[in-house]
Amino acid sequence: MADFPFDIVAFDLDGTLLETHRDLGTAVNHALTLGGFVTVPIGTASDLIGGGAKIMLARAIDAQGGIEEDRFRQLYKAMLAYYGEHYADHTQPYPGAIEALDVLAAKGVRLAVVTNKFESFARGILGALDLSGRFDCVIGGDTLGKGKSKPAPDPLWAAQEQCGGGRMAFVGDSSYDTGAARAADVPVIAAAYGYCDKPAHELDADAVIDSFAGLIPALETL
Ligand SMILES: O=C(O)COP(=O)(O)O
Ligand SMILES: [Mg+2]
Repeated sequence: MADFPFDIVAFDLDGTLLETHRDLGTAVNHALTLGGFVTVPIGTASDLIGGGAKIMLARAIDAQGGIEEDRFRQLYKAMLAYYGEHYADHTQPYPGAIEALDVLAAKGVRLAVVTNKFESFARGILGALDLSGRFDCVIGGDTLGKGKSKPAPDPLWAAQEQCGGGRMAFVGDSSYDTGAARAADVPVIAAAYGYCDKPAHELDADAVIDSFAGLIPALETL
């Protein structure tokens, strides 16, 4: 792979590889309705995504005054159960994602997913979309235990190790991703088309892409 600067490329899932906000937003709204809260417009659900499912629901409920912990736990469980049944209803890869994965695979680059979703959901969605075989490893928000999800560096290091080591780059859409990459000392590309919690150029990434068409050139110039 003398002509390509990376042995491994790791991808965030929600807002980077996959457009997931419709299914996530519907699951949040399912829980909000059960709890007697007002639902969020699906188009704005992307503002809640990044820190994992629990933070996503907590943000939606806190915006409406909050709730006591026991009731939150019930609604959170209901949301997860609903999402587990509907996580691939509308979820799809971003335009150009598959083509970019094909190009990387043809170069012999190993591919990883590093997400704050539960690993079981991530694997289920990748399976439903027929993408599982493309990735050498999948690290979820719960894979390594408490305090070891993004923005901690551990999931990126775990992916690097599980992919057999070598030079790795990460592609993500939020400050959880760039924070993890900085902490892990891994070069990072920000996906401006995703669910960015800040404007992409403020995410402290080494490069910003507007679509998957920009990915390979960005990796080549990192
Ligand atoms: O589900 C979330 O909130 C975050 O998931 P991601 O790490 O794949 O963006
Ligand atoms: Mg994301």
